[in-house]
Amino acid sequence: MSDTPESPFDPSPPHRNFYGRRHGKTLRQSQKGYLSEDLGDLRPRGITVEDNPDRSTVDPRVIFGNDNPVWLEVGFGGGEHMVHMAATYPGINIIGCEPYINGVAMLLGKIRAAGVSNVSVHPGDARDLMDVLPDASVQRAFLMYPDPWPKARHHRRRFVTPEHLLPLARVMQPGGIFRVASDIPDYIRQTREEVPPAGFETVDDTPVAWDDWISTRYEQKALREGRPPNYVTFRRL
Ligand SMILES: C[S@@+](CC[C@H](N)C(=O)[O-])C[C@H]1O[C@@H](n2cnc3c(N)ncnc32)[C@H](O)[C@@H]1O
Repeated sequence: MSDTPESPFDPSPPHRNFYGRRHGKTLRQSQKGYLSEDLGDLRPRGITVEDNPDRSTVDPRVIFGNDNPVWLEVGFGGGEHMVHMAATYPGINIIGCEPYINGVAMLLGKIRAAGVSNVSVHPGDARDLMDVLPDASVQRAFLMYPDPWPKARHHRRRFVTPEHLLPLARVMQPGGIFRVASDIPDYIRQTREEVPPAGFETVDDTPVAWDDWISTRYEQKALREGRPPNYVTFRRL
């Protein structure tokens, strides 16, 4: 398969603004194989507008074939954290969203290596997934090193804005946990300001990582470059 935008595995064409990258450097042959052989089975149906123009609700029990708790990772990057969580907690289901197809290919390689089966992969925008998930269907959500959008005029593109947080609050169960990690102080500032009014209370806000944490590629880069992270935990009210 090709990794050009015409590829059948390309994330859905944007029907809303997405400012990040969808493609990076040419995929390795092995990664093309993961996309062509594995993504079809791991990709949930009915998430994209093309797949589900009426935007009917998609039941996670149908996606996973069981009613285990559902966790959501937004922007899984290379997939380290998502696969680590799936392997650490085999009794949960985790859906990851990532529009960057090179990251999706990396995740699929890790899924193969770890042999985890409690995963589902939406190769696109988390907003498209949240649109169709039922109310109160997600027990935990993870936002790890989100795109920082450092310029003030771009802060509204950040995930920690009502455009993203209100749909997230709708799909989260009362008492559900939302974790955010970032090395960007101004991103943490905006997180502290914007998440609680969307329907969450702060549980923890610390430079000490969670007990079950695995460092991601972006965290490794931040640490190498001398930017210590913050780990913020919220609970859905
Ligand atoms: C800075 S990277 C961090 C990746 C990974 N979480 C890590 O810690 O290594 C942020 C990722 O979020 C993804 N992203 C940005 N907006 C998104 C959205 N609306 N839905 C899903 N993923 C998104 C980007 O494509 C990018 O891969």
